[in-house]
Amino acid sequence: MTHRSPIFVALDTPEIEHAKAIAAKVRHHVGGIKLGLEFFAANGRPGVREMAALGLPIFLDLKLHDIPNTVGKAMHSLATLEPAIVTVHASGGRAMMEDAKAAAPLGTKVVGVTMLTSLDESDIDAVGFRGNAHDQVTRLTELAREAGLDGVVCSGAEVKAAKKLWPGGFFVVPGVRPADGVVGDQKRVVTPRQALDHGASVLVIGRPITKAEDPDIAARAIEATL
Ligand SMILES: O=C(O)c1cc(=O)[nH]c(=O)n1[C@@H]1O[C@H](COP(=O)(O)O)[C@@H](O)[C@H]1O
Repeated sequence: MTHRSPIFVALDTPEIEHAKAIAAKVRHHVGGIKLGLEFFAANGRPGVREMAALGLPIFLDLKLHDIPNTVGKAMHSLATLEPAIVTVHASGGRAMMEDAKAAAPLGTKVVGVTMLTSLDESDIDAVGFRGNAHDQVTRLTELAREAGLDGVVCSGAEVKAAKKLWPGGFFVVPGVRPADGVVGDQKRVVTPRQALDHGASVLVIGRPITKAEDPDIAARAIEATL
């Protein structure tokens, strides 16, 4: 099979058996699985290894954000898991991103989270960032590129501008909802099709698949729109 789906399903649960059950249901309609803080806090490295044994690429979304030494050492400890993708917060700064990339295995893409898709303009203002979401994403995309990362995480509303700045970059887009989907805590939302059209390399999709009555049918339906 040459075609690999751009969808990484976000298995946001502390229950490893639940994560495995969903992964087993959707495995033919997704390109990989994303494990985040919720899963990692409960199941740690052994849990990641168990999920990797299912045979799909692993996106380890730990959004590292600390001083360069700490992030570099944390990445060094994660390296033996050989994830396909790992996240750090781009706002941790250039030196932090450089140390993260230096400590990652060669085959791992290190991507910088720019501006969480759960933030809108008023949240951005409240935390004291300069400019709007678009300004923030483009500035942090430049910084991630200069630091030698592989790409960034941003919403589908900014991915076109980010890709223009960095044509060779790898773009992860969460906050993706089918046209009739429940938005929940996400704020900067686009459809899977729009995200791909605007340049996403990977779509992160969680609840529209994992909370569906039948996750396999939901994943198939989304794939059919791509
Ligand atoms: O890094 C991420 O994956 C991420 C960045 C971001 O800005 N927004 C965002 O929602 N995510 C993750 O993407 C997933 C979205 O899940 P759903 O909203 O359920 O589709 C969650 O696992 C989030 O942790």
